[in-house]
Amino acid sequence: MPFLAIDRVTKVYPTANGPATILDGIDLEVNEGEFICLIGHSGCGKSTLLNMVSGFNTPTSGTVTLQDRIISEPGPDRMMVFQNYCLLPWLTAYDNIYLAVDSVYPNHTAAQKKEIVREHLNMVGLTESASKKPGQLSGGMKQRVAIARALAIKPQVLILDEPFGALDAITKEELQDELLTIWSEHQVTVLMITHDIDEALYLADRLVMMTNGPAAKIGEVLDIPFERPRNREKIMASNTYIDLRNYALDFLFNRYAHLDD
Ligand SMILES: Nc1ncnc2c1ncn2[C@@H]1O[C@H](COP(=O)(O)OP(=O)(O)OP(=O)(O)O)[C@@H](O)[C@H]1O
Repeated sequence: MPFLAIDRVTKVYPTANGPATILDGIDLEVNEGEFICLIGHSGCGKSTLLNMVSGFNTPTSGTVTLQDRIISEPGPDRMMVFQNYCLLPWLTAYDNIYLAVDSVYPNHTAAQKKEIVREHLNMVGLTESASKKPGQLSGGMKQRVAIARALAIKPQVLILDEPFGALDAITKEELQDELLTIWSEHQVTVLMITHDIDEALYLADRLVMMTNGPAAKIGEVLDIPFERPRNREKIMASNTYIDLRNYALDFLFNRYAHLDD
């Protein structure tokens, strides 16, 4: 059995003009510990698909199964991180993480919960900023808190919806490297939406490329063969990288060009 299976998933939303099919027959099997990136034009249904893995949304038909259990609601085994951080602005970095740990592990002792929070703040290099509130943190630091908060719950699947989309290029590269380190140490399965082909090629084991909506499907899945740990300069200088990049660009901007682009 696959670790995570998206099986013939279709999503139809009711609209003023009648039912709108957003996703049409999505099949994907993900192995435990895999790093999957999802790419596709705006509005094709990437968030809708990952929201069905998180359980915030449900398929109109088909199933999403995690280790034999059909997903029908959110749970701490699947944590999401969003582009806009979603931190509580009146709480410190420490308390944002503590609140999440406390709600998922109410029976842990206070000492255990504090230790989990400290460990995860340390993991993202924010021990010194534990007492700062989101308004006192940079975008990169806020996203580090959001990632630490998600991982402090010890999820099996980490779902990232364009997590680095709002960050500058240098911070983005730093966080990509941190994410790869965290991913390999935590051995968590990652599903990540991105609009950045270079980011996807650097991070992913496989790149899932979606066709345009309405009724979007998975067009192709690219295997990314670069050895790990990954070396950005070496990868970007390789012919394989150039070929994969061109292939993905051709998919997005020729074969499935968006009318608005
Ligand atoms: N609750 C809803 N009711 C009706 N239509 C919806 C609803 N939620 C999303 N949609 C539509 O479904 C389509 C897919 O939306 P979704 O947010 O999944 O796309 P996306 O690929 O993640 O887009 P982006 O890259 O811009 O974030 C869009 O046309 C959107 O308008």
